[in-house]
Amino acid sequence: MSHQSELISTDINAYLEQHQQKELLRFLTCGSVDDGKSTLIGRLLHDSKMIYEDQLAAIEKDSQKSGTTGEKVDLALLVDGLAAEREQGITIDVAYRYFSTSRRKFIIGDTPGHEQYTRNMATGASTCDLAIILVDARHGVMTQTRRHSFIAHLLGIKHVIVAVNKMDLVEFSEARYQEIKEDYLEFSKQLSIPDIRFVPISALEGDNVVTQSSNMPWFNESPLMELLETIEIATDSDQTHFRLPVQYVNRPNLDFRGFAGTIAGGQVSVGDKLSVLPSGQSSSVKEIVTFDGNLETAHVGQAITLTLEDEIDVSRGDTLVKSGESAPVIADAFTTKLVWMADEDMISGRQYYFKVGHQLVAGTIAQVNEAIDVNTLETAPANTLHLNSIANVTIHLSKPVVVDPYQNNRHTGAFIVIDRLTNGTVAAGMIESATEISDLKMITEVDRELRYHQKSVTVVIDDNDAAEKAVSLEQTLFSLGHAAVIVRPEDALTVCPYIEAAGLIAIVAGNIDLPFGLLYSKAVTATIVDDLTEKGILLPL
Ligand SMILES: Nc1nc2c(ncn2[C@@H]2O[C@H](COP(=O)(O)OP(=O)(O)OP(=O)(O)O)[C@@H](O)[C@H]2O)c(=O)[nH]1
Repeated sequence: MSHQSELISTDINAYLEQHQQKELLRFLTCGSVDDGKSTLIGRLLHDSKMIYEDQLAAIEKDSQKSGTTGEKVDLALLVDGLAAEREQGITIDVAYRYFSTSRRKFIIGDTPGHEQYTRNMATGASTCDLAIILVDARHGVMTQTRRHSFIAHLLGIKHVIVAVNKMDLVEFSEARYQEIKEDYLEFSKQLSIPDIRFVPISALEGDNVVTQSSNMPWFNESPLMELLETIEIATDSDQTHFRLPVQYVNRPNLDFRGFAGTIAGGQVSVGDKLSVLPSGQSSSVKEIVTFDGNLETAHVGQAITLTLEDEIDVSRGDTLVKSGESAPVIADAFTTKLVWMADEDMISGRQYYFKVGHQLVAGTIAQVNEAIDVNTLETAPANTLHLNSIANVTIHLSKPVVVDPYQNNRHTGAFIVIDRLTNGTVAAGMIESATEISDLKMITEVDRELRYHQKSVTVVIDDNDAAEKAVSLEQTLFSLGHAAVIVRPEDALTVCPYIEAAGLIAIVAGNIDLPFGLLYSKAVTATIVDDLTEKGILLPL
């Protein structure tokens, strides 16, 4: 290899130790066909010196034969490695590449730009921290740019770098770059991606990829590689709520019984009191065993085996959480976002398997609430889902599972749908909110009334656990785009007319210990809140 570090030849152990400690960034490159993803990845590998010398010699030779770059070495040939693909001249699956610099290690997912490959992008994006969205400077923001940004956002990617490529073909024009930047910012307002950066590049020539470009002196922000090396990702995963989905129970002999898995959230220390879900039994941590020896504390992302002080029942698919911390949801019905990935259409009511972490249960997609047009982000009613459709759906499972909303935890809030006959993955889903099947009928009715008859609705809940149900109902309605206010029965007569007049749903919950007219809904707009508070109807939470 054209060595990337002096240490490799002088002290290999020191190099490996240093390499081990580096933070890992997983990122995805996406864009329309021919935007230059493969060339960019080739450039990153080349400039970070992750190419074998003989490989380089081979692509120099190939560039003359099948390259698309004339005299220059076609770096895309490094990435478009498959022979069939080379003949066709397109990338046909998600390809993963590895490289590192002195500051970080990287895994790149290269997803194809073709429309029908949305599912591949969804597969690639689910484990990524960051997405590079390539835009051809000549064409600007395209349908694919919007689609990929939406999917990246849907899958919980918090960092997006918009790389405006082929700047050499627009004479390195600052005005063109600014125009694309403004277009993108205008479109992305609807997505609320927390961190968006822009960089004008030429992947082919290397401008602003690793080093600052002298062709674009007007751009004095960080080049692409510097962004990749420095964007802060350590706090992206759930650091606070401990989750260990148990992958298997390790019992090599009678004296050892450990629960193995990868920590999906928070951290755990020896002595911590844990609960096993869904059973609710508890014990405390005796040892944290890893491949490299025992630990006092382990963090999110680490693969560990825990032993407990007490002999309690734990099996594959259970989740260990810290007692007293905010617990995940245990439920058998959910509203979720779903990306349909199969060639065959989805059939409502048909039995599929749902795999949530290590939990596998049968269930159905009971209803499509609305389909989302990824190009315009508009929603519309739908009865089925086709390849690459994205929708908000309601699922019913045959038994309760332990989950978190995807927004809180990308590991414990995601699931896949499996065809029972072919065993193929047909969809990937992100959980929005959970409930019980018995409550869903009522939610469906409320949703229908509001959506199709545009009527205000008052829902009355009069169970023993009315408070919990009211909150869960409010959250489910919120995920369907409705705003609700929870009300005590004694306030209902005075308060409900105002709530209905404001176009909100009143949830009257019996047996509920709430202050007068407690406001619960995240979807209630500020003006309505002010208005109702002024009238003394709401106490904002
Ligand atoms: N002039 C110029 N050409 C570029 C640049 N980046 C890529 N290209 C060319 O654009 C064409 C497409 O580049 P690729 O890297 O294969 O594009 P891709 O996005 O990976 O395409 P698919 O694999 O089909 O999805 C090739 O001919 C590249 O040489 C650039 O910055 N400037």
